[in-house]
Amino acid sequence: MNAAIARLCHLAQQPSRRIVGLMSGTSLDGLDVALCRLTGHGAATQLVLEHFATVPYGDDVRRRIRQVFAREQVSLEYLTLLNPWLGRLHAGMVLDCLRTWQVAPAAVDLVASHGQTVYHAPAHQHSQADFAGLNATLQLGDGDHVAQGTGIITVSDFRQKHLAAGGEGAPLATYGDYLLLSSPAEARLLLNLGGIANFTYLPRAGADASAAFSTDTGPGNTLLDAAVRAHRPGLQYDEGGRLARAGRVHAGLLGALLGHPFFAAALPKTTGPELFGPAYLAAAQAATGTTALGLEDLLATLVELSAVGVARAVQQVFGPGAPLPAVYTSGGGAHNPALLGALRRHLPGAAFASTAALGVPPDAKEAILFAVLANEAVAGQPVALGAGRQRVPAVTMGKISWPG
Ligand SMILES: Nc1ncnc2c1ncn2[C@@H]1O[C@H](COP(=O)(O)OP(=O)(O)OP(=O)(O)O)[C@@H](O)[C@H]1O
Ligand SMILES: CC(=O)N[C@H]1[C@@H]2OC[C@@H](O2)[C@@H](O)[C@@H]1O[C@H](C)C(=O)O
Repeated sequence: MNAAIARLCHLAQQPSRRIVGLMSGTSLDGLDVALCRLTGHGAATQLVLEHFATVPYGDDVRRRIRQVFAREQVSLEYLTLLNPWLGRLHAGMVLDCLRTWQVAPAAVDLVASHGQTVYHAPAHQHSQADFAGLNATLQLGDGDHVAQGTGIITVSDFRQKHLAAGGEGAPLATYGDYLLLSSPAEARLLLNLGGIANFTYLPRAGADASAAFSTDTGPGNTLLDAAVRAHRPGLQYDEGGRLARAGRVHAGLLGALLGHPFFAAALPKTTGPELFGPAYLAAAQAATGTTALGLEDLLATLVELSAVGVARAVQQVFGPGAPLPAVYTSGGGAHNPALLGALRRHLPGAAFASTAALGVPPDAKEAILFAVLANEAVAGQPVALGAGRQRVPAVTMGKISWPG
């Protein structure tokens, strides 16, 4: 037997595993690295976050990813080269983190590597007639390169199984949130404010917990960040939402942006910067004569758009004006008071807290998710979620690469 397969069988039978979860999201701010100790699997999963860091991407890394990121037309040669390059980059970043934390690679059982999403193409969003009805998504940073570079067995490319089983390849948060954060005491909304905003609805753990599901709601920070970069070269985002808080919402532009059919589409749904990018904003600005709108007013309007996107999706679940479950926020947008303020206005009556209140640091949540998914891939069973909803397949996810 291949020694790596024997090691994998051994790992799967252990009471606990030490897993490094990796996520680099749509904001391209860096690689999130979460060293986790996972005990058990399935509903019995327990997680201790031993270490966490975001290894920032430098300008050169961002520049390379942006050569292909969310672009319909790219150099195929460039894309091909970026795939192993990112795998090696991520492997090096993992080794750097382990060195800093004084953890030997041999003391880690698995790396769980999401890779870098470069294109997300759910059927409702792409316009390729040859592939009408087909959902697809592409993550780069090949797992073999991560395994070879770290010397650690690597689980990667989680989204393809979800697609193969009828999903849109996202959001995968459903599975990890359900296993880690369901509570018999309360229903919960776990709201992640990344480049794209999404939430997981967790009914009170018990008879109906299988109704848990996740959905994207629209832009989170992606349009805000793009506007800041366009108007203030050198700045990556609106620190503390200061610029947005100095602006006023332009109702006409907001209305035009909200006119996109994505906001009324049935849940669950997914999206990305392929849709919510510069062309979408430019078209709405041209249609409303707001091309010259100042940065502060533009950001105030885009903050409102993100918040209304979340509120509309929440209303689709509970109905307008219905009592809402507790909302727990995570992702970089949870650090933006302008966005949080708008969310509180649009979800009146909801109690807001950070996922830190549940023991999950808000910046680490997505990297932790992939550690949980890798744990399930080697030791777990598919869990049936999303009862009565399409596109929430019961599967375990991830492909396994071993070094040597
Ligand atoms: N202090 C802050 N003030 C305002 N905004 C902030 C702050 N910190 C982070 N952000 C926002 O959060 C973004 C990064 O969020 P995050 O890392 O959650 O995104 P991501 O994981 O890349 O996205 P996704 O979840 O869509 O893949 C930044 O680009 C910025 O817009
Ligand atoms: C295709 C893709 O990478 N989607 C990401 C993105 O970032 C946020 C949102 O859009 C979410 O759908 C997803 O990531 C999280 C981790 C998820 O799958 O749950």
